[in-house]
Amino acid sequence: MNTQALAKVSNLVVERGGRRLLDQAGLEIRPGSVHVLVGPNGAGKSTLLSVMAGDLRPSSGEVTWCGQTLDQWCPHALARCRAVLPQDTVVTFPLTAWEVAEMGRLPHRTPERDARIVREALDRAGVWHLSGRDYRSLSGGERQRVQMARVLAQVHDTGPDQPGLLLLDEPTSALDVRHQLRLMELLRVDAARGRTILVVLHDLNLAAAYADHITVLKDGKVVASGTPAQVMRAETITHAWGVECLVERDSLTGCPWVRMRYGLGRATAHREHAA
Ligand SMILES: Nc1ncnc2c1ncn2[C@@H]1O[C@H](COP(=O)(O)OP(=O)(O)OP(=O)(O)O)[C@@H](O)[C@H]1O
Repeated sequence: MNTQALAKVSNLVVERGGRRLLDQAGLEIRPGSVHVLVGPNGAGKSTLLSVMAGDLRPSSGEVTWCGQTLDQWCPHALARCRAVLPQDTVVTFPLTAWEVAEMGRLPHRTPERDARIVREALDRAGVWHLSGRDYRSLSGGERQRVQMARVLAQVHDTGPDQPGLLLLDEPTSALDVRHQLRLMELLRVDAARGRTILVVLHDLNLAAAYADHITVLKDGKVVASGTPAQVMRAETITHAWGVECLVERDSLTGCPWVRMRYGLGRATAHREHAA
């Protein structure tokens, strides 16, 4: 595997409304790897993704992709190799699922290939059967998978020889457990095809099972970064999230397995008494 970072974030500071949202944050993502960003609500994960996407200018620090800062990239060239899945995407026009996924091909304009690529992307995201449906009529999970199809269509032409970057902000938040697993498997396949993937997750066990590398953000700062075994430690989790947990090893996969210490709260204690 190529060990040289293709996406690099150095000393990022973002200040808004007198608050420091990112404080000297940095990370490096190797090509062909799934890098998971975790952290409590408000830690700055989406802010970091927005800066990496080129949608938000940092107060200081820089983001490089393939050795060039985002400012040095031609926006059109960047759009052909970097796709972003935001947390929320509002579509107010009466577009079909197909038309939403097809938007991923806008930077390419290769009409002779686009239909095949959009179809493949919808199929991989498990929403081909919804192609003709009005996007606004879809369920939350179905919409999220159509957005994923848009991202896949956008980076379709990337691979080992043509670097591609996926920036995904909580792509599993609306998915049922089967579709969460399908999506994470899909990301592993894309990583094996040479794509560079940064994905924000809240599910620590999903992160531990599928990540090559995990970065923990808290109050805008990176507080831990490394392999799942290095990062998924009880003291790190307690420090970052303020919850008690045990970290075991999954006997099937060998991955860290985080068990939350449920039942320590007052309401649960009360329920046990009542029983
Ligand atoms: N324009 C802004 N002005 C002031 N504060 C902001 C602005 N945008 C975001 N924030 C704050 O910055 C912090 C980081 O927000 P961000 O959306 O990056 O967090 P997050 O880690 O993605 O959280 P979540 O897990 O809830 O999605 C939050 O406290 C948020 O309220």
